[in-house]
Amino acid sequence: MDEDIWSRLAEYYERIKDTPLVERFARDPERFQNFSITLDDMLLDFSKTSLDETACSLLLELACATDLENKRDAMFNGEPVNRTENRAALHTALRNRSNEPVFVENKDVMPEVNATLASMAAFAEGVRSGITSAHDGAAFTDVVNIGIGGSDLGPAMATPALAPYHDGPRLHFVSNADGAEISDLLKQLDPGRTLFIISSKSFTTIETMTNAATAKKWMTAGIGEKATEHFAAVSTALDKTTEFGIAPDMVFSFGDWVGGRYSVWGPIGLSLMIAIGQERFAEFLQGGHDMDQHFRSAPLHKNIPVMLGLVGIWHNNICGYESRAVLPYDQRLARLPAYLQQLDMESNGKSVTLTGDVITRKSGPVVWGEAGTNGQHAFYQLIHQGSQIIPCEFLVAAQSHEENLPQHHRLLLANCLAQSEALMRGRNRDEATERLRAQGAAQEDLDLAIHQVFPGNRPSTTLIYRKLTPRTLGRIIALYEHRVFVEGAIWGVNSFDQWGVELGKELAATLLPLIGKNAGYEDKDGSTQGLLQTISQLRGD
Ligand SMILES: O=P(O)(O)OC[C@H]1O[C@](O)(CO)[C@@H](O)[C@@H]1O
Repeated sequence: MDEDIWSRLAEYYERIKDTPLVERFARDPERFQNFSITLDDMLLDFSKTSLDETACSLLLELACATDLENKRDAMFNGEPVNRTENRAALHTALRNRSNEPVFVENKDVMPEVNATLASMAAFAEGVRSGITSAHDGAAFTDVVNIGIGGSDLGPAMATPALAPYHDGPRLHFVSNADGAEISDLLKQLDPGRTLFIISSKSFTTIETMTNAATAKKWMTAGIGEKATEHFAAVSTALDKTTEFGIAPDMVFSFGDWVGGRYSVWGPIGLSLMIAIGQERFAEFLQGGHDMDQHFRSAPLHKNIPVMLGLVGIWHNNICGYESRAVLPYDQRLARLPAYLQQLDMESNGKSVTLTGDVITRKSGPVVWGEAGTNGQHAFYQLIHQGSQIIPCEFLVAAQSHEENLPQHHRLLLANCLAQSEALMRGRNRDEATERLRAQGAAQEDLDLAIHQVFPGNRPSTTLIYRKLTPRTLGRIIALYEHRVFVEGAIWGVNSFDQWGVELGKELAATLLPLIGKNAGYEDKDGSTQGLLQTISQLRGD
């Protein structure tokens, strides 16, 4: 049955694809109202895409045929939707502000969630007030989160996003195996005033463990035997945190039903909570919960994550656009594209369905982006005039936090709206020629007009929110989580595993002992052998 809907979508697209977006607006004065959805002070506008009523109906039919609503309910109800790892995916329980019971294998997880949140809050507020202090009783001035992927990107993205609320100690993030990152940071820090949070669900991730060992050595050199008093951990592997020397009351745990890239809502968000305080963190959770309730209860055609997911399916599978750009006109969301790359590409970058069948169509697209307006002066050339079409996803706040700089925010808003307008309407050759003439160009220079043509008819969505508060950020992140879920459910993939990261990790382990050696790698391919030899020569090993 789904195949039939996919075919009807493809056929329908062939019929409508040449209708310019501007013409759609001319035909339907209510197009903006008809193709936008509001949730309180947030609005998703998808009217600047080629979706029309028929396309939306077909996509909604597809969502129903692929059992989207039952899959959604199964996730919220704690069923083992992550079937390849036989686990639930219950990040929504971490932000379940209704406190209604959520069962995993017949056990309500909410008491555990609330207890963990309370112990995080006690610790975070202790660090903020100085009650939880350094070895000599002084307050910590700097907190370093060491983690990678989902144990880094959430708080590393959210902390600058919520900078106006940051009134706790300074926060730093170390993730890369490259010693340059930790080395450059440690030079700025005083071990006597620094707290490390080692964030690793598994507590085996090589990058994190290597950075943690370096931090411990540095701390021991700085303050001696009390070094481990300056370490906390966030992990599910309590035996390993103990082995590292971290006291059990400095360890914050969570269930294996929270996936790494969905974990900012719980203890992985501890560094964020230290930065903004427990009350603001609770508002952030409330924002996530707001979006959960909307996702669970709004009719599909008025459901922001559902419609954003269907826009994604339309662009990827029907229009054939292979990437999408996330363009926050919000400097504090500069790390959002990186965050969404993991969320989206680790979740839906799959080629096999949950039932083990090879997917016959494209799954997760390439996700990339940059904060506006910087992107305008870098890659927007290609977005406007390049030979491939890249759906753009703009995000912008109506109000800024910089009330003393209103001219900046007006400029930012004007630029954001100008880009989606330019992408849609473009400029034809006649218009370009007229423009040159109006600028006083000589007749022989009018040929330049061809370079100033913009094809237009390029799709974009815009997410507008009142202001980037903790609650709004929570809504934005949960929106994207559910969008990824919607797309994954339609493709039939497991959006909660990540087997694709394993092979590289395994091979790195086999290569590690070969670095700096001149032999012993005869079983490797020619390129890898050649590279190992060159490394040896260049290092002088
Ligand atoms: O928290 P851990 O176990 O250190 O894992 C970190 C990251 O590594 C991955 O497993 C693979 O990149 C991610 O899914 C995860 O967020």
